[in-house]
This record gives sequence, structure tokens and C-alpha cells, in this order.
Amino acid sequence: MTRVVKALTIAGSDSGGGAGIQADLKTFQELGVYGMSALTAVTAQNTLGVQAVYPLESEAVTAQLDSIGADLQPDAVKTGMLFSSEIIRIVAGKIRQYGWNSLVVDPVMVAKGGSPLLQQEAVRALIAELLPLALVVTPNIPEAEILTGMTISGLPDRERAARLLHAMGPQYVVLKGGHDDGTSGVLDLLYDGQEFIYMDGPRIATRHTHGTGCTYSAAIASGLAKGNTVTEAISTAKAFIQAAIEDSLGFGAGHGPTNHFAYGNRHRGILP
Ligand SMILES: Nc1ncnc2c1ncn2[C@@H]1O[C@H](COP(=O)(O)OP(=O)(O)OP(=O)(O)O)[C@@H](O)[C@H]1O
Ligand SMILES: Cc1ncc(CO)c(N)n1
Repeated sequence: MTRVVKALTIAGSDSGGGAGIQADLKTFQELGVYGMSALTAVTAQNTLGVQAVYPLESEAVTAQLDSIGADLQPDAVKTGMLFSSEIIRIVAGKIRQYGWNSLVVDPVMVAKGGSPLLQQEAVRALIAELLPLALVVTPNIPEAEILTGMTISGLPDRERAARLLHAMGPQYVVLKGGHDDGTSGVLDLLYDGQEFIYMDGPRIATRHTHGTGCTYSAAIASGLAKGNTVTEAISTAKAFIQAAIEDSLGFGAGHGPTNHFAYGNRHRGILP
């Protein structure tokens, strides 16, 4: 029997299904990876924004991670919305305890509409507890600014920020350029501690980008779970998110979800 590859997402629930745990599980499934989840918070959310956030109690987060750790070893793990320093400490402790090494940390802080998904006081715990465990960290520019304390405008700033982030522990830094800065392209920067690799692509003109960061980091974790190198995993993840944005579903009055079927449809030759 072929070995089934497993990935775990530790993140919040998005009732609208476009981001968070839902985006992660859909992405794992599409990339042929068995998905597991540990919820950190429940959000009431749609394409217009976040209407409410209910963090889970520490015991609930601990119990989920122990159930998985005791029986179902994931081949890769990603973290998304963690909300509080208390949850970050639990998650980091369990990752250490169970030796989950292929870790992608998406340092989720704010939803597209501006609602906080991480308490301000938790940024220090993220830096101190979680970043040192990460194989890959995937901040967008505003998140990188908060983590490094610097303002990022030009490319030299991005490189400086990537160096600072790398010094915080992650072996690979992916500084994403998805946030609309008025340019016609999107420039993601990959830094492995030695060289900078710029990954550029066209900016797809759409407002339907809800959950792009979650989907992208889940796709990276899927590649790592399959034993791909970080560079291979990032390259597939980029193709996955690009297809998902290009063929976005167009639901909702606000920022609609991306299309998690798109990449698989193209590869299987089935129309969306
Ligand atoms: N309009 C776009 N066109 C092409 N690629 C995009 C676009 N928006 C985002 N991306 C790509 O999607 C990936 C996720 O990046 P993004 O910067 O949107 O994450 P994020 O801001 O963390 O998302 P989220 O708001 O869901 O947390 C990156 O590889 C980025 O380059
Ligand atoms: C639950 C959740 N996690 C992450 C994001 C960031 O896109 C979101 N909007 N909701």
C-alpha cells in the first residue's frame, strides 16, 4: 500500500470557508495530502469581514494537539491564526514535544478587512517561541514590519527585513508581496540565509483574495509533507495560489474566496 502523507494545520476556523482551517484542509486535499486540524479559535466571518472571534480555551488546544501527537504523526505542520500568547506557548510546546520539524509558520495578524486575529501582546511570544521552530515563515509586508519593527518600502528594505526575520530562527523566509502597492506585478522574496531569490509574477486584478495567505502556506506545507525540498514546495504553492486567484469563485459582496479546485482542475484537465 502507498504511504499516505499527512499534514496538520493549527489555525482558526473561518465560517465563510475561504481562509483559516477550511482553506488549509481544502488545499491539503487538492494536493493529495491527508489533512488534520487543531482549532485555536472560531471566527464568525464572511467576505465582508470578521463579525466575531471566539478563542478556544487552552485545554481545548492542548487536547487536540495531544490526540494528534499520540497517534497520528503529521509529515508537516502549518500554523495560522493563533490569537494569544497563551495559545502560542501551548502550540510551540507541543511542536517541540512531538518533534514536528517540517513547520510552516504563517504569522497571521490581521484579516483583510482590518480585524485583529492576533492580540498585540502576542507578537513577542510569536517571535520568542514559534519562529525559532519554523522551517519556513511566510509574512506579508505589514506582518514583516511588525515582526522586525522596521518600515519596508523598497527592495533593499525587503532584503533587510528578510535578514532580520531569518536571524529570528526560521531557515527560510518568504516575504510575500501580495498586498496591493499599486504595481502591476507581485514580488515574493525567498531568503535562505545565503541568497535572495525574487519570485515575480503578474498581479491578478481581482478583489477576491480572501484567504490567499492561508492557502499559500498550506500548499507549502503539503509539498514539505510529500518530502519535496522547500524550493520545490514553494514553487508548486505559487502555481496553486496563482490558479486559485485567477479562477476565483466570485462569491459574496466583499473579498470573495479563491478557487481551491483550480490547480487540480488544470492538472486533471477538468474544467472548473
Ligand atoms: N492579486 C494577486 N495576484 C497574484 N498573486 C497574488 C495576488 N495577491 C496575492 N498573491 C500571492 O498570493 C500569495 C499570498 O500572499 P498575500 O500577500 O496575499 O498573503 P496575505 O496577505 O498573508 O494573505 P491573507 O490576507 O489571506 O492573510 C503570495 O504568493 C502572493 O504573491
Ligand atoms: C480564521 C482566519 N485565519 C486567517 C485569516 C487570514 O486570511 C482569516 N481571515 N481568518
